[in-house]
Amino acid sequence: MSLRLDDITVTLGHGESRTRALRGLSTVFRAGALTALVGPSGSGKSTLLAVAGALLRPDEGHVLLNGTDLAALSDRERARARRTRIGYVFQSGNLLAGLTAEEQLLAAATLAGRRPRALRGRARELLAEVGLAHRSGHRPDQLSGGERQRVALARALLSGPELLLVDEPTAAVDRARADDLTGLIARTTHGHGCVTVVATHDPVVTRAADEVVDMQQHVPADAG
Ligand SMILES: Nc1ncnc2c1ncn2[C@@H]1O[C@H](COP(=O)(O)OP(=O)(O)OP(=O)(O)O)[C@@H](O)[C@H]1O
Repeated sequence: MSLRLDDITVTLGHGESRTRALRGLSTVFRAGALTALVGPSGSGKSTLLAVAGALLRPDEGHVLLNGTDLAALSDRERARARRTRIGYVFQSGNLLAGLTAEEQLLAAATLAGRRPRALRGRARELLAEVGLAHRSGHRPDQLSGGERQRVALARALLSGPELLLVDEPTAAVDRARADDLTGLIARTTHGHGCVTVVATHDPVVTRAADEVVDMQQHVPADAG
C-alpha cells in the first residue's frame, strides 16, 4: 500500500507567468506513515498535494495510489476517487457555515453518495476520536481554529480514505495546539493505515513525522 509519484512534471500559468512547478519528480509515500513534505516557499509542496489528490492533472508522469494511476483516469473517475479514496484537510478547514460539526461530516458523506443515517454512529465515533465529542453540535463560528481543523480531519477520515492530504495544519494554531494536532494526525494515520502527506514549514510536524520528503531535492532546473 503506497502512493507512488513517478516522473511527474507540472507546468502552471500561461505566458510570462508560466512556471515549471515540478519537473521529473519521483517519490514514494508509505501507508500507515505520516510523511512531512518540507521545502522553501515556492518549492512545489502545494502543487504536489494537488497532483497527489487528483485536483490537478500532471503534464507527464504517473500518480499510483495503491496501483491505480490517478493521472490516467477520466475526469469522472478522478472525481469519484476524490470523493471515495482521498481525504483533504486544507488550510482553515474549509467548513460550511451554518452546519454543526456532526453535520459537516454527514454532508460530506452525502456528497460521496452515502446514506447519512447509516453513518451517524461512525461520525460520532470520529468526532470523539479527534477529541470533539462535546462539540459535535457546534457550528464553525462556535469553534476555535484548532477545533475546526480537527472537524476537518474527522470529516476527511469518514470515507475511510486510502490517502490523507494535509496542508499546513499548524499554521493558524499555537504551539500546544500544534503538538496536539500533529500527535492526532500521527495517531490516526497509524490507526487507519492510510498514506498521509502533510505539507509543512513547522519543525513540530517534521519531528513527529515517520518520514520526511524534502522538495529541495526535487527543485526544477528552471525554477525561480
Ligand atoms: N497559477 C500559477 N501560475 C504560475 N505559477 C504558479 C501558479 N501557482 C503556483 N505557481 C508557482 O509554482 C511554484 C510552486 O508553487 P507551490 O504553491 O506548489 O509551492 P509551495 O512549496 O507550496 O509554497 P508555499 O510553501 O509558499 O505554500 C512556485 O514557483 C509558484 O510561484
